[in-house]
Amino acid sequence: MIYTCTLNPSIDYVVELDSIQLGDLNRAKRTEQYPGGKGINVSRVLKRLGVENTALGFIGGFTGEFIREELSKELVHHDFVKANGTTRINVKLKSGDETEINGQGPTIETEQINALLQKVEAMNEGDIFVLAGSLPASVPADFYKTLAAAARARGVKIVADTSGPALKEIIEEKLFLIKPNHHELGELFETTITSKEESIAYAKRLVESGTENVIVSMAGAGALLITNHKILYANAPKGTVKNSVGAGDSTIGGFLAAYTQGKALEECFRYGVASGSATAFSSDLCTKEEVEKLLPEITITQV
Ligand SMILES: Nc1ncnc2c1ncn2[C@@H]1O[C@H](COP(=O)(O)OP(=O)(O)OP(=O)(O)O)[C@@H](O)[C@H]1O
Ligand SMILES: O=P(O)(O)OC[C@@]1(O)O[C@H](CO)[C@@H](O)[C@@H]1O
Repeated sequence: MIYTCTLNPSIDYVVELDSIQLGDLNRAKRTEQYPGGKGINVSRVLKRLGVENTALGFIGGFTGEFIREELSKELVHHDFVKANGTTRINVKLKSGDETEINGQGPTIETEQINALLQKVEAMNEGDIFVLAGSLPASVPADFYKTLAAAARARGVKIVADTSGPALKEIIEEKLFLIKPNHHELGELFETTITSKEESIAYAKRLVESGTENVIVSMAGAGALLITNHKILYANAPKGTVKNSVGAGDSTIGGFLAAYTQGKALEECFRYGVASGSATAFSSDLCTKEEVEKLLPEITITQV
């Protein structure tokens, strides 16, 4: 079973406008709301690509109810721990540029933290556990590491997609996959990455310290996959970007979908990049049809 974990889910409230004037009344052309948070996006993409999985995390209030209902409608399994407060609403403004305002999220109590740990302790060898997104302020900074260590002790493969201090903590666990974008990879090593060569050099350091697969995504400039044996580059297909929210999560969803279907590493990478780009080119997350249409446009080259 694949489990995803979103410690701080969200409703993504997408507001499309021609332009925004700060300090003025602005009227939206279109608004949408989606269940959000990085792990939840991975779960939705996996399901769309035909892979059963369970979404875990903390959820509360009327916003949490909305997320549960939407996931149930899409037949995505979920087993959230109930938070006392209200799950956040993240505002995604689209006015030519994309501007995001992410909320803080509810306070998580010790018994809720323990309840989530118990779910991890019930995982089995061969399961995959995806830890994705930011940590609510009330959760200890090393909580991802605690969850990853508990899962790894049970023979579970760990996938991480986070940034800042949480990423620094979790890479100490031997991870199956991480997918930083090149900015996040730079931040991890307290530097600025400006080239493919630099991305490769820093990703290699992660592989040397025990991470099995590192995907460095570079938005429209493609992506790199670095392992102990291979360095691969994939171009990103060309298209009109409608929504980059969830593109990185879709890369992980696509990669894991292909991996669990027994595909070779190169194909998993191709599937990941196609899924990321298919999401970037649509208003919601990618569908299977959109992903498969892009596959022939992606060339994987050995670096
Ligand atoms: N402009 C683009 N054109 C084509 N594909 C894109 C574009 N932007 C993103 N993608 C696709 O999405 C993948 C992930 O994008 P990106 O590198 O921006 O990750 P990210 O920063 O984690 O994304 P996000 O945080 O927006 O979900 C890329 O590898 C690529 O496949
Ligand atoms: O605040 P975090 O947890 O870092 O990111 C949350 C978020 O921006 O990430 C997803 C896209 O990757 C969105 O669905 C969600 O709103």
